[in-house]
Amino acid sequence: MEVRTRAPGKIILAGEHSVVHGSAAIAASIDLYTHVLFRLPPPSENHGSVELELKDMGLVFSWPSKILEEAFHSLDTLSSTPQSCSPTHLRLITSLVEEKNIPEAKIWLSSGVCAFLYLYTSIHGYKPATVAVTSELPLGSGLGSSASFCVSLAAALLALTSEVSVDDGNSQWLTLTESNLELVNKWAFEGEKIIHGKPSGIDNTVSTFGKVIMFKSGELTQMKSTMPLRMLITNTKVARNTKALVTGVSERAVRHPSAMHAVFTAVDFISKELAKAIEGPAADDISFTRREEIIEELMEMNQGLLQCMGVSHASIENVLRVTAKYKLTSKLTGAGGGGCVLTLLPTLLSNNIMEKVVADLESCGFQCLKVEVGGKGLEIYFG
Ligand SMILES: Nc1ncnc2c1ncn2[C@@H]1O[C@H](COP(=O)(O)OP(=O)(O)O)[C@@H](O)[C@H]1O
Ligand SMILES: C[C@@](O)(CCOP(=O)(O)O)CC(=O)O
Ligand SMILES: [Mg+2]
Repeated sequence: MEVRTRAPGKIILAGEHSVVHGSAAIAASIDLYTHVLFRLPPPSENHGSVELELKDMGLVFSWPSKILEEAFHSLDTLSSTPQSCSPTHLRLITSLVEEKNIPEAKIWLSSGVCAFLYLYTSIHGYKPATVAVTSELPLGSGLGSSASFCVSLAAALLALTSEVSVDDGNSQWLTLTESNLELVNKWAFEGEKIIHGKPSGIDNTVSTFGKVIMFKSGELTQMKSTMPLRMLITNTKVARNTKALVTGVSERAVRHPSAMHAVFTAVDFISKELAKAIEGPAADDISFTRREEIIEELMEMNQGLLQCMGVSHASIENVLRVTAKYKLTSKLTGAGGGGCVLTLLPTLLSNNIMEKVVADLESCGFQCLKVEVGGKGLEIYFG
């Protein structure tokens, strides 16, 4: 028996970091996915272990079911409702992951492997199975790979453990019903907590539900974009870690509470104004152009405030300088500190200019990604 799931990555148009402190933020799914294949072995092939294959990394981890059962025997790990990982559970998981001696160059994967063991033992218990993961997203670059990993994993585990219902559809890839999506989203948030420490929940929510969303204090509002949102994503390829960056901003907020409160409040207004520009009445090219100018100004203001939070980086500033030569506006997306930068591509931008910008950015060693914005969320396929 097997099931496949895929969950998209995301871009944050405005409000990263501030959203952790209660401000509004705007995010959209992108058409780059994490894929999970969850397979229960037939009795003849039962290897008696829980296996995690990280295909892109060339890594396989395996824990005999008996070892997991012994390690967790004092805890009631299985739970039908999403709950936070207790410190004892996390300690046990961490030592099971440490025993695997992940190579130093890939040690940043440990938090993802811990999140896997948490979701697995909480949703599916210790029964043997194989979980294979592949991702089209650059990992640790601000495009929400951690959230799409947790969403696709939670959905696959729930699909073969309990009954999930799907919306009718003609394609092989199906959408879960609203209540099942909510359940997956809550479990994915618990996985994100293990990877990020203190996530706002925006990444797992947009990965689960897709489209363009506004997110504030845990509440999702689906947005109706009435204009094309064309974005170029530039990956600076500078590695960074969301958990460390989120902690850094929180520490700055403790040192300068009033100043940082004002910064977070300003971002809240920026996100709300951006929402108005995106949802404004559909009209002709002239008014698209005007709305794009508003979005560009808001992106510029948001980037300035992200710099103020201490999460920009020389490589990000470099992308900003290159795109400014072509009168294009950019801002970092996700946690910053390197990672990815967004550039708005106005509707009237010629292909010729667009090709020049991409060539210029790539000559600096950056990688450009062209993506569709605001598409599907989590989907499932019963093979
Ligand atoms: N496909 C994957 N396989 C294993 N771990 C993953 C995968 N995708 C994400 N992760 C985990 O998420 C971490 C990256 O998350 P994060 O720092 O939040 O950056 P982002 O979410 O922007 O990609 C990785 O270090 C890893 O622990
Ligand atoms: C910085 C933050 O706003 C977004 C982090 O996104 P990413 O993990 O860098 O893709 C944190 C959060 O909202 O949980
Ligand atoms: Mg993340």
